[in-house]
Amino acid sequence: MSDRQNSDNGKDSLLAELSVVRTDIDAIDAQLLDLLNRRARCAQQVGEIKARHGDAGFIYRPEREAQVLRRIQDMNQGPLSSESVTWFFREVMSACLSLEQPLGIAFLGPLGTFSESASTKHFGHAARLLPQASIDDVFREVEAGHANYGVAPVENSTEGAVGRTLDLLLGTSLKICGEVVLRIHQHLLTKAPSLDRVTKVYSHAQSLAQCHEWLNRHLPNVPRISVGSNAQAAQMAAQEEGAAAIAGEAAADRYDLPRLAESIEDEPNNTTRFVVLGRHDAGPSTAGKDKTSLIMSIPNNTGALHTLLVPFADAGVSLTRLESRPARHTLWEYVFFVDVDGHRDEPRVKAALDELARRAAYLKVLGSYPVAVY
Ligand SMILES: O=C(O)C(=O)C[C@]1(C(=O)O)C=C[C@@H](O)C=C1
Repeated sequence: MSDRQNSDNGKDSLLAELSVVRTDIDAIDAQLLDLLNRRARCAQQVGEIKARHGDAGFIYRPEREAQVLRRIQDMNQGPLSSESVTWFFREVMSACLSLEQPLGIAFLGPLGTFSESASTKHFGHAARLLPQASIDDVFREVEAGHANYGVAPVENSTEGAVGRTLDLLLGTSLKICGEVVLRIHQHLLTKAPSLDRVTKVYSHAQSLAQCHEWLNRHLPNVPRISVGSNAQAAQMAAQEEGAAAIAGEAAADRYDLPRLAESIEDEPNNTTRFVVLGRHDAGPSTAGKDKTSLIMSIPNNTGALHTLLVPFADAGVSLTRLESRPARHTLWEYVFFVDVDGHRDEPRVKAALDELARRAAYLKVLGSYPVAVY
């Protein structure tokens, strides 16, 4: 047999084998499509029921979404990773929810920021993105009802608390109804073909700081220019020859910039936590998987903070975060931002909050919500 005949036979048997499996895939896709649309019709029914019961303002249910995702993760036997199935089902719920009510999400823009990635990670691609010029505008847009929800950065594992968000939480009527935890990977984005052709690096000051050691090692003599956001840096790098930006994946995609170096952050576990702001908080999701955020204050006497912490210890409620911040008014010197394990409807959390209300000069419960699922 000639070489050509051999290769034709090989190709035929490849196609024959592939065709058997592809027939299976086609049949499964048809079933998936049918199931997805059946699921979407259920979500529409849920929307109708909520409307009939006067609950139409609260279509988005963070606690239910967390339950769905955790259940999927528990049931998943692979080979798809937990991350992949979580992503997929989040998108399914996002598409289903958009049939009930399309959501507008305010976040710190421009497009291409980590806040955009956090918003999409939490609400999926069916949500309408509403980039804002400042964190203040994120709060304002939700308070005014121009956006359904807002996403604001609250702390970074290397940089610490985002002070502006904490200050705004103090004055807002909004509730925290969810959280998003995002691993921050910084990339060097540029059209330059190699590092020795990079003449300047743009980025937000925080990102330059997060990649300080990498820059010292790889681009020691290249000027670092701080700009308003990573996305703006990417926008500029896309237009200037030799310019590079340090920014994330969303900016790379948005401004079509190649990644010359990936994950250049000095701290390998660099993570930012965002809060989801709405006009309602969330119901309880799964026992042991909810959190409550609050702000408390007391005049600054000896043992004052201890007085505020005792109710949690007595009720067996553990604190997962305690952040102090200067009070903006003169009455108290400091306010404390506290996250505790548990939903405020749980008896032990309720007992701690009742006792705290008796002891604190100021107490504001910002909301109870499911711990981020990822
Ligand atoms: O169960 C609900 O309340 C729904 O609206 C359905 C659904 C879903 O697709 O599973 C959609 C949106 C909500 O945020 C939660 C869940």
